[in-house]
Amino acid sequence: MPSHVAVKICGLSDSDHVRVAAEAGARYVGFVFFPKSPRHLGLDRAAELAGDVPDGIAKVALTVNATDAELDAIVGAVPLDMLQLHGKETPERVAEVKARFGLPVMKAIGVAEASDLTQIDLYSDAADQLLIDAKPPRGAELPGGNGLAFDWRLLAGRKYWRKPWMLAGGLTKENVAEAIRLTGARQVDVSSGVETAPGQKDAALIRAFLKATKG
Ligand SMILES: O=C(O)c1ccccc1NCC(=O)[C@H](O)[C@H](O)COP(=O)(O)O
Repeated sequence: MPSHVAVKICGLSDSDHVRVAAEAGARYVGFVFFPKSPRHLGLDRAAELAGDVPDGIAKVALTVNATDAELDAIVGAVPLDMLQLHGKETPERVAEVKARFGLPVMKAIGVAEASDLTQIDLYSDAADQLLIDAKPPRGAELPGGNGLAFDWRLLAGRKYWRKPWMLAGGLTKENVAEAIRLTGARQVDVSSGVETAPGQKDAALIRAFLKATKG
């Protein structure tokens, strides 16, 4: 396994966990702005946490079908390096957000079967990065962060897309090495897999996950 897999720890809400993620080698930290989520942050809290992130680690804001006004508020209050769009944003909306806010945009693509991969090409012009995640179950409250994996074999031999991509969905310290091996991912994203309960990150799990990606 390559030693340079970049890791994003998503859904952080505690300064100690930001510090642990940074010390253990995370390259991205994610802050969730979605009120239905147990990981949702208010703007003031997110700004405080962003201030704890060392230079060189990208601060990513995760939003779901956010309006311009909502994004204005987030970008105005929180120093950020990237926007992650995790809803039903079209390629046109991705391009619009990128142009309006001047930040790189990562678009989440939900995958359950091979035909879902066609979305990757549709978004490859507009987005700077793609997050290839498990499609949420029908009726799920959250469009991501459900701790569910998809069949990684769908990505085997398909690691070269036109934009950098990140593997997500149900990754844990136990399975991430195998996921990287099967998919060839150079970047991975985790939330539930470093929690003891929804929204409750755990320092030991964060460290163990990062260690597991290093082989
Ligand atoms: O985490 C949330 O609560 C959330 C809410 C709404 C949209 C997306 C959300 N999370 C996405 C992620 O944390 C990750 O980008 C990814 O889906 C991995 O999640 P997990 O399967 O929990 O590791």
